[in-house]
Amino acid sequence: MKVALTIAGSDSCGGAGIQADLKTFGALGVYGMSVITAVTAQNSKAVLGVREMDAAFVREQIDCLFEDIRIDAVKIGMVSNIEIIDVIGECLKKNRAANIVVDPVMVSKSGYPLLRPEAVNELIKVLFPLAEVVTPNLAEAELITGDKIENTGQMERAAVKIYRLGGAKVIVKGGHLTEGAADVYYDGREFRHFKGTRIENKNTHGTGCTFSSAIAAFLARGCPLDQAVGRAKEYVSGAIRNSLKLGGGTDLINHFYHLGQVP
Ligand SMILES: Nc1ncnc2c1ncn2[C@@H]1O[C@H](COP(=O)(O)OP(=O)(O)OP(=O)(O)O)[C@@H](O)[C@H]1O
Ligand SMILES: Cc1ncc(CO)c(N)n1
Repeated sequence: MKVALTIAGSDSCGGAGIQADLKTFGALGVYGMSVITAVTAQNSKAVLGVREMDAAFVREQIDCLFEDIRIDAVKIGMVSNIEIIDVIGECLKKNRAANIVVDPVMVSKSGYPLLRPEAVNELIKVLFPLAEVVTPNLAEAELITGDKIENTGQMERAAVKIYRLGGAKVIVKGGHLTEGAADVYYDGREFRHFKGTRIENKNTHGTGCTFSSAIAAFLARGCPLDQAVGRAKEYVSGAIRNSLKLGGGTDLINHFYHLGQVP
């Protein structure tokens, strides 16, 4: 069986973060493992608090896995601070990790910071060069490039700028902008536009985490990156369409709708 590892934060309500990643890996037939960088107290309405893990213990978590198990892909989500970023960078290099997907998580949907502001440059400098692909949403792409993004042309320009920062391929996610929820992909030579159907009236929590971990799962299964992106987009669309209104805030993404009702 193929194996994927997520290095990310815990979301107590199970919509985003580590929990979304492990559900995605399982639903896509890949064995999932996790390294936790931070624990959030979070529900469908808000993030109420964050406790960061000690960076040395993040190292211990990563090293013990690579020492024991072959890992086919790695997804990186919330990394929180400079020390944790540096440890992740060192460990992935030392262990020659491949198929790395970096989701540069910065702020939660409810507006709570998940990355310390002083760590943004470190994330770009240390983790982007190790990545096969980076998957910023519009707000993250704006923060990384310093440019406003309001249309597809500006998404393309941002993708080129981000590609040049570390040589990783780029997907700028347009879920919040365009009617077709189109994402712009740039591989250093050409663009591709991954169109979906924008699902209206859904404000879903965990879409970005699910998308990036689905890409990692398909890479682990041996798909070429452009196919992995297309299939991940289909997967996240189904999970948004079937998302669940369990609390008083956002819908929560649903990975297992196709399994039907448990008797
Ligand atoms: N309403 C929607 N309908 C269809 N696709 C969507 C919708 N919202 C987002 N997507 C798609 O979901 C994927 C994740 O993108 P999104 O921009 O939501 O990530 P994000 O902002 O990082 O999410 P989060 O911070 O909640 O984890 C992209 O492929 C995007 O196009
Ligand atoms: C732990 C965690 N990671 C990522 C996100 C992205 O929205 C979130 N809300 N929580």
